[in-house]
Parts: sequence; structure tokens; C-alpha cells
Amino acid sequence: MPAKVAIIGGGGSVGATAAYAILLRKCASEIVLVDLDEAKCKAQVLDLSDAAFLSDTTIRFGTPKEAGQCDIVVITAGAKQRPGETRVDLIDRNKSILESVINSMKPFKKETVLLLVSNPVDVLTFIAQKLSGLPESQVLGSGTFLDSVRLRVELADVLNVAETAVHAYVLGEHGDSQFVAWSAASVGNTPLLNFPAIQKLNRDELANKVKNKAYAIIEAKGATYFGIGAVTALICEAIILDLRHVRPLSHFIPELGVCLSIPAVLGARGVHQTLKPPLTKDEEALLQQSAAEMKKAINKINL
Ligand SMILES: NC(=O)C1=CN([C@@H]2O[C@H](COP(=O)(O)OP(=O)(O)OC[C@H]3O[C@@H](n4cnc5c(N)ncnc54)[C@H](O)[C@@H]3O)[C@@H](O)[C@H]2O)C=CC1
Ligand SMILES: CC(=O)C(=O)O
Repeated sequence: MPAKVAIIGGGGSVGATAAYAILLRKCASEIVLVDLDEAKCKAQVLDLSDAAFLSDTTIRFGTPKEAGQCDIVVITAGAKQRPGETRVDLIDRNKSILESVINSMKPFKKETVLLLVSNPVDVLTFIAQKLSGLPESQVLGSGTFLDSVRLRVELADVLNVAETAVHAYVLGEHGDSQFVAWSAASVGNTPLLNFPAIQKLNRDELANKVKNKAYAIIEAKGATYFGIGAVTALICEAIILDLRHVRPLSHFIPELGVCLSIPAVLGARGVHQTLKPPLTKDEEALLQQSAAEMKKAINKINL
């Protein structure tokens, strides 16, 4: 089935890197890049077209209205953190950008899946669910998928196993109130906490390293884009191929009243099911605290 992916903000670092990763995965038939900065976006298309010989995917510049008719719309438009800024600090700037991009794309094709990547991704996912008119299950955010990848790499290194054998998730906000669900993590079938190397490990220190990785990269080079580009491509692939992968994605959690990341089944047309792992009392409290932070951020804006 041909699948069209639009990237709003495709002129920027995250949008263009996501396009590159999607191109290399060969999961889409066409990528449409859209950006307010038309000249830069067209230059990204030209540059990416030089790599298109590695793929069967075509790439072109497009309009917001064309994007609204694509199968997946990835939103990477917006301001990025300056060194020292939190993701939530971007809310005022990125809320108005999101409102304007959603209005410019409407009405969406009824099957369109909207994938939020711009920060603060959980709050923007919540706003996009309200504004887009699409079913909640079709509006999701990349959430803590990236943080969980960062965690898995660290744990695989400690245990000297393949990353794919590590089933461990960062849950909650893609931001400062995130936490690791240590009690639910495993390597193969063995609970992670059974490993002597993990019992000896300073787990708080490792969780903070994961949480602060983006800050460290932004401090040194101004932005992160390779990791999120790869994560975006895998999310698009799972939707296009209806792969039913389980990923920690930002989606609406009715009992919390906000969007944040809990593992979810991802396939055609978005989120199929939430798979909340059993959590300890302390981890449950951290989830509630993360939801409270999201509510605080949402209450500060006019919706
Ligand atoms: N969710 C995640 O894990 C990650 C999220 N991000 C977020 O992604 C966003 C983009 O970051 P970068 O690509 O590095 O920034 P960038 O500045 O390189 O690109 C942003 C692009 O958005 C475009 N834009 C602004 N307003 C627009 C509008 N109304 N319509 C269409 N395009 C518009 C700009 O022209 C620019 O090309 C930021 O909010 C950043 O925090 C970045 C990395 C990881
Ligand atoms: C910038 C950002 O959200 C990240 O790299 O995690």
C-alpha cells in the first residue's frame, strides 16, 4: 500500500533528519516536506533527493493542505530549547505554532495519524487532540520512546547484552518529571532487578544521565536530531506496516486526564491499546506526579 508521510517543520534539523531516516527505512512511498521557511525546506528536499537513490521513496516540497491529506503527518515545527531551557519553557511559542499549522492543514483525511515531535511533546499532543478533530487514538507523540532507547543502550552496556534483549521503559513526561519503571524491566525473561550488576548500580545516577542527555547535547551542539529522527522513522514504519509494536508513546490516558507515555500497541491508524505495566507504589506516585506536572503546564495555557 503506498503511504504518504508529511513532515511539518521539514526545513529544520529534526524534520529533515526524520525524512532521511524514513527514506532509508523505505517504508513510505512519498515524503512531503512542509515549512514556513520555503527556501530552506526546498533546499532540504534537494539535499535529501541526493540520497533518494538508496530508497524507493520519493521526496518533494508541499503545502499544508497537501499534508492534511497524507497518511501520517509528523509535526516538528517550532522553537527548540536554548541551553538551560526546559521543554515546558517552549509551550507559549510552540502552542501558537501548533494552532497555526493544524488550522492550515484542516480538514484532515479521516485516516490521518498525527505524530507530534515538537516540544513539550506531551502538552502539544494534548492540544493537537483538542484542535485536530481526529480521534484521540490517531493523535500521538513520540514521548519517552527516545528516552527509553537511551536507557536501553546504557543497560545493555552494563549487562553486556544486545539492546534488543533489554525491555525497559522510561515513563511519564518526555521531560524533567520522567522516571524509569525499574520494577517492570527485564532482560529476556529475567527481571532486571535480579541482576547483581543492576543491584550494585547507582540507578538514580543512570536515570538522571538518561534524563539529562538532551541537555548535555544541546549545551554542546545546540540541538538533538539523530535519535529523534530514527525514532520518528520507526513510529511511521509501525503505523504504515501495522506492526503492532509496543512502544512508550505519548497518548491520552483517561485516568490521568493528560497525554504522557505509557507503553502502547502501535499499528495502522495509531494507538490500539495502552499496556500499563505493574508499578510499585513509589513508581505509581512518580507517574501521578508526572501527570500533575503536565496538568500544571496545560492549566497555564488558554485552550
Ligand atoms: N520529541 C523529541 O524527542 C524531540 C523534540 N525536538 C523538538 O523538535 C522541534 C524542532 O527542533 P529542530 O528541528 O531542531 O528546530 P529547527 O529550528 O531546526 O526547525 C524548526 C522548523 O520549524 C519551522 N517552523 C516554524 N514555524 C512553522 C510553521 N508555522 N509552519 C511550518 N514550519 C514552521 C521553522 O521554519 C524551522 O525550519 C523543537 O520543538 C524541539 O524541541 C527535538 C529533539 C527531540
Ligand atoms: C530535545 C529533546 O527533546 C530530546 O532530545 O530528548
